[in-house]
Amino acid sequence: MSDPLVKICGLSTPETLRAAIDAGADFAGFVFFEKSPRHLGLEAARRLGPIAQGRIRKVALTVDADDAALDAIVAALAPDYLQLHGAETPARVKEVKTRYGLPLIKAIGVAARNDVETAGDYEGVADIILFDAKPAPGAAVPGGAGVSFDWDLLRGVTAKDWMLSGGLDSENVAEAIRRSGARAVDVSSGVERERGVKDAEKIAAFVSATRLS
Ligand SMILES: O=C(O)c1ccccc1NCC(=O)[C@H](O)[C@H](O)COP(=O)(O)O
Repeated sequence: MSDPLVKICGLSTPETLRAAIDAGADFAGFVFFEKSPRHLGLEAARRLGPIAQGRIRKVALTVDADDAALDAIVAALAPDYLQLHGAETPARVKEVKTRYGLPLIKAIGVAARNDVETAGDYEGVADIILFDAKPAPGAAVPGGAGVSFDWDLLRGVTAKDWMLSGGLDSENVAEAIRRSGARAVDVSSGVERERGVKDAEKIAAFVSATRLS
C-alpha cells in the first residue's frame, strides 16, 4: 500500500516551507485567518507561492470567507486547493468550488460519531473531507489547537477521500493511522516549537513517522 499523504498546515516562512518540501510532504497549508498565530498576509502569500509552485500542493485555508476575500487570496497564492474551515454549508462549498474551479477540502469538527456522519452532507461537493477535533464552544480560532479526538470514531468512514487531523505529532501519528485507517494526515501544532512557529526538524520527523507507519 502507498504511504499516507501528508499535509503540513500553517506554514508561513520560506525556510519551513522548504523544510516541508524537502521532507516530502504532499500538501502545504497556508492559513488566511487574522485571529490565527499562523495568519499569512497577501504580501507573504505572493512570496511563498512561487517557492511551492510545482513542488508541493498549495492549500489556502479560510474560515467563512466571502468572495472578495477569496478572490484576493486566490490571486496572491494561486492555490491548488481551497480548505474551508468554518461553518460553510454544502451550498456555500458548491458555490466556492464553481467560482474558482479548484478542488475543495472541507473541515468537519469531530467529537462524536454523529459529527463524522455530517460528512455525508458534503458528498459530491467537497473533494476531501478533513476530520479535525471539534473546536471548544466559543473558540476564537476553530483549528490548529493541538487537540486530538477519538480516532476509533473514524473506523469504517464512508467518505471517499479524507484526512485525519487534530493533535497529531511524530510520536502518535503511526497509532492514529492504524486506529483510524487514514490514508492522509494533517498536522500543525505537532510540528511547532512554540505556538505558530514551525520547526524544520519536527516537520522531517513527522513525515518520516508517517512513512514508517
Ligand atoms: O491552524 C490554524 O491556526 C487554523 C486557524 C483557523 C482555522 C483552522 C486552522 N487550522 C486548521 C488545520 O488544518 C490544522 O492543521 C488542524 O486544525 C490541526 O491542527 P493541530 O491540532 O494543531 O495539528
